[in-house]
Amino acid sequence: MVSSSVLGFPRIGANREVKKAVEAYWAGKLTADELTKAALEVKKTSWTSVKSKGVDFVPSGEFSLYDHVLDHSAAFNVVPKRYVGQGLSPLDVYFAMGRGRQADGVDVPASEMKKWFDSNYHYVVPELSEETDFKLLFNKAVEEFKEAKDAGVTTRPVVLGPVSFLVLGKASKDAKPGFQPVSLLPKLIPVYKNLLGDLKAAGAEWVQVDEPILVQDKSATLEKEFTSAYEELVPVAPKIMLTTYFSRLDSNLTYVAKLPVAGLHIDLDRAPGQLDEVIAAVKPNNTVLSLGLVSGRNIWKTDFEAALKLGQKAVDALGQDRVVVATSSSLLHTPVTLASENKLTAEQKDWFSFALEKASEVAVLAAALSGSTDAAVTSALEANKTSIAKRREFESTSDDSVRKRVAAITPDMLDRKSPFAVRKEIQAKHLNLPKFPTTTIGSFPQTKEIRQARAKLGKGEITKEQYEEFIKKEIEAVVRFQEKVGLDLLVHGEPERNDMVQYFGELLHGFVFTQNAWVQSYGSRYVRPPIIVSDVSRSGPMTVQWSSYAQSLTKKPMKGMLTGPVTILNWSFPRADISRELQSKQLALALRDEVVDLEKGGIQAIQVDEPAIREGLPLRRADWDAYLTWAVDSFKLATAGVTDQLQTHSHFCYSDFDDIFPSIQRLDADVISIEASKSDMKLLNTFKHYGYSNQIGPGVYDIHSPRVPGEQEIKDRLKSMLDILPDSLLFVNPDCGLKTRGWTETEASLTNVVAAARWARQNYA
Ligand code: MET
Ligand SMILES: [Zn+2]
Repeated sequence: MVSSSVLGFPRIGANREVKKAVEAYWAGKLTADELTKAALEVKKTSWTSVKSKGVDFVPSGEFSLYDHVLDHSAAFNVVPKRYVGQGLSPLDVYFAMGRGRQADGVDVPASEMKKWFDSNYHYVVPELSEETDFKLLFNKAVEEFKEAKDAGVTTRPVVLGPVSFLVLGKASKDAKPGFQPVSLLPKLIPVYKNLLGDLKAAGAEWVQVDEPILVQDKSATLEKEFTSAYEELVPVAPKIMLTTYFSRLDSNLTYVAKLPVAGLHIDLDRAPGQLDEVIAAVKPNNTVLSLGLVSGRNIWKTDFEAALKLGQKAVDALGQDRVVVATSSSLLHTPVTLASENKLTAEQKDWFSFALEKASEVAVLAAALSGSTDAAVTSALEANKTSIAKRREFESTSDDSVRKRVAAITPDMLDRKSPFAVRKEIQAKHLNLPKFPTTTIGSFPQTKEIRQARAKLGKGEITKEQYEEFIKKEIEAVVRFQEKVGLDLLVHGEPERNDMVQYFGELLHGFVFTQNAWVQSYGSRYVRPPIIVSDVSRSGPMTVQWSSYAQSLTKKPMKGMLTGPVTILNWSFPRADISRELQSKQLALALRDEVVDLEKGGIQAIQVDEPAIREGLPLRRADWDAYLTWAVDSFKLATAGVTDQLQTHSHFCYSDFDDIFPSIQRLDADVISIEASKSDMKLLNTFKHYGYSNQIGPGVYDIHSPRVPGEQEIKDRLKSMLDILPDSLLFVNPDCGLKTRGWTETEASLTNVVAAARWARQNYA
């Protein structure tokens, strides 16, 4: 029989119970025991509901109160010194590592967070050094295996593999130069032996060991590490399902197929092309092959016919007992259930499949591949056929005008009329900005009042006119504030935006919004990505009224503010029937019209934010060029429709941009602003290495904390920038938008920014 499995379930609860409980605990409104109980309820619901769908391998142990990588660090005693000896309980140390802690005389910053592969999920980076003293402080995998058993569900526990754990980590500050975290593998293996041995003793038959770094180029050199690790672990562990996801094994397959593990999982959603090779490689070893046929990264119903074709191939080659149908990755990246959506139309609901529905899908596919003639299975297959046919029909009724417009894009549409050097002169005359112009990244504090007004509008408690009046007052206050502080290039403050992607999605054709489709981004922060369902177009100006109004209030130049095509795409659930490139170009054309309209509306500088351009980068370097080409082209398409005198800006934050910096140069924005103060020297080295010829504003202070940067500190940052960048190119601005900040600290901080810029004008004349 072919069996079915889910690699991981969302840990947030269908009604965001975990967020609520965790935040209540932080606020002192819930005890640790109560938090544990609330978490257990969510876990039990997940186990029993996944099982009730007929799934054979139900995951456990992947639940987390904050982050699963942090769970491993805490369990392995990978706790940086700054969190130790502060009198905190283990649970509070755990949360302090995740989010920092500033209370009762304890003041420790959070650990670094990084994006989990190419997803929008962030993990807490383990800090490692020669001194790291691995110990198994507790065994969460065993505890949750037992909890699930008590709840009547026998699970397949999930553990992050030792090699990925180390490679995802970083050298701590006290590590010796050149220290490589993966060198700690021999010290870490005994801990994994304990962990996995205990699981076996507790009665686990299988364990899922995730080694996602096997889909990245850097693992090509890790054959020795993988081989020695798994040769040691296999004899003491339950049967190991070695799990890879998000891309393909490529050349690693040669050594992975030789590891003595009992099963191998591959992602056939992202990398269906690897199936034949993998089948051939595992065939002689008796390895069970787990096929990731149901996407863990998207929300579309699985096309059963296509999935069964792939599945049948594996069954024909290996036999039913050696095949598992699985989700491609953990379902952590999908919302919990469609059952919570009351506002989608019946037609729309029929297109989608969230985590719980995906659990059913793997069960049905496995049954079908086992040759089941069960009436429930047959009717599920029939129903899927109908749904997919309807969806295809909807897709084929595409918006021809949009498709034609994309097909008619010509290379000249991507370029500004004149090169930067010419534009710079024209813009200087036109905008008349001083040297070291000061500006901000767009948003100003999103106060309670703003959120309340938006909520009231949503509930119909105020009219659209009343809401717009309110927003206008906010804009006016933001303009007056900037004039008072003395900034040079102003913004309207974005008070009308609930979110930088959702706002545009709601105004564009082609998007659908959910009520409850939350997905964890990090810790207790969840996002609700819009879903792109059809061709994207603009029905009319989206931001012009606000920007023009703001400009009408002041003599200083006003910067228009848009979210870029690649960021809108990367922070939405994209369509699966057409390429991301095509969707990005459709978005770009819609934004191009907006940019042109803004210029017509009297705006002289426009910023198109692309903070998410880095995270869409494919995991395999061989795929980078293709992505970067269309991503850069999309930005250029969106911004190049204006005259030379319009100054285009773009903004980047949240990631390391080092390795894609040449592409950022190719965007040919007149000015870029980039988060820099958190990693000062690193970014400056990048400029040194690649050079940069357009104008640039490396952030002069971190906006993620309420701390006010001193004037001297900002001057120091400017000085180190000026060591590397020509003074004629430098803009002065914060790291990112100020929406999460309060007014008091914003005023103090920006006052210091303006003072530092004035100082620079005097000293670098
Ligand atoms: C995550 S980047 C945010 C840019 C946006 N313009 C803002 O200021 O909030
Ligand atoms: Zn930003």
